[in-house]
Amino acid sequence: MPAQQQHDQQRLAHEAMPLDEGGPTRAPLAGAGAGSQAATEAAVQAAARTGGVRISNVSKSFGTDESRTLVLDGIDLSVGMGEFVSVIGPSGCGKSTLLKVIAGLTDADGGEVTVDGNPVSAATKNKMIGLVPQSPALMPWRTVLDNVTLPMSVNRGANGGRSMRDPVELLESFGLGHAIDKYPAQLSGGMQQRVAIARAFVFDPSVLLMDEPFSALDEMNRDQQRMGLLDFWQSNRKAVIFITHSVPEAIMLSDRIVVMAAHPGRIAEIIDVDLPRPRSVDDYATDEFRDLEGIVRAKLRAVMEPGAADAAAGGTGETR
Ligand SMILES: Nc1ncnc2c1ncn2[C@@H]1O[C@H](COP(=O)(O)OP(=O)(O)OP(=O)(O)O)[C@@H](O)[C@H]1O
Repeated sequence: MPAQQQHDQQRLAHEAMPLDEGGPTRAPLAGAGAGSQAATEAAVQAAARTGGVRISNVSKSFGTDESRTLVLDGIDLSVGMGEFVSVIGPSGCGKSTLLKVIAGLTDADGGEVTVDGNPVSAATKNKMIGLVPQSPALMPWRTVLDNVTLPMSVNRGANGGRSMRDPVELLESFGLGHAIDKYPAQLSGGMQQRVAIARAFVFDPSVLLMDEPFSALDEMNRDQQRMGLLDFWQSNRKAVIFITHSVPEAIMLSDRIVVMAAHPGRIAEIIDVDLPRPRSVDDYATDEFRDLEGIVRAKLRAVMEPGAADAAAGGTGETR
């Protein structure tokens, strides 16, 4: 195999490498074969219950037998189909580790993760999970189009029969139609990150995992990218789990915000973002947005400085 192709395959190994070669393990539909209306209805309801991402009692520790550190402790979270959930919390609370467990890049010590009812091993094998890392990780010697089509060539025939997106159309949707023949070094940081997001959509995944994708960008660029993502997601609703350190970003994008506490990492609060959609940059200035900012910041202060909760949240320590 030519060296470049080998390198590409290694870089994308996580996309290609199922943890379990056991084949698709989609739960059988209730009543399949019975042919009755009731059985069909039961199947539809069962599918609805298992859709999206389900994280049940997940724990993870690092270290040796002599000295282990518990990093995730009993994480329970469901993210429905088409729901946008952000995860925010102090540095080191385990946000990236949680994303890696969901993506099948690291094994949990205990608990279970399913994607549309499938265990992670089957979900990764069938390309049901799209991952956008913190840095775009583009191949500098490949054009924008070749970077986006790379998962297709590396994983040819390994998508469990899922439909694939037209890469040129995808790039056009992200405002990159003019850049398909350019190389990553010829693009701004924001454009590079958009290429990485477009690449994650190639297999039309059920769930999109995003680990601080805009953190390296300046504030203006960052705002532009997050509104672009929001526009695209509005018409391509996926279950999204989005890690961020920015409270306004979490509010602008999300249906719910998960606030994590550290040592060990656990879910401290889940806050509903009941702002209407579609959203725009004008929303930053509304009273509702600012109220939510206050609530999320108070909860963050509470998990970072236990004891400050009551003062920060007006005496109750409550969020909503
Ligand atoms: N492979 C590993 N081996 C040992 N410890 C690890 C490993 N990966 C993560 N950790 C530890 O697990 C803890 C959680 O790390 P993680 O990167 O998930 O946190 P985070 O919340 O994403 O942090 P940040 O916000 O700074 O990115 C940290 O203490 C980290 O040092």
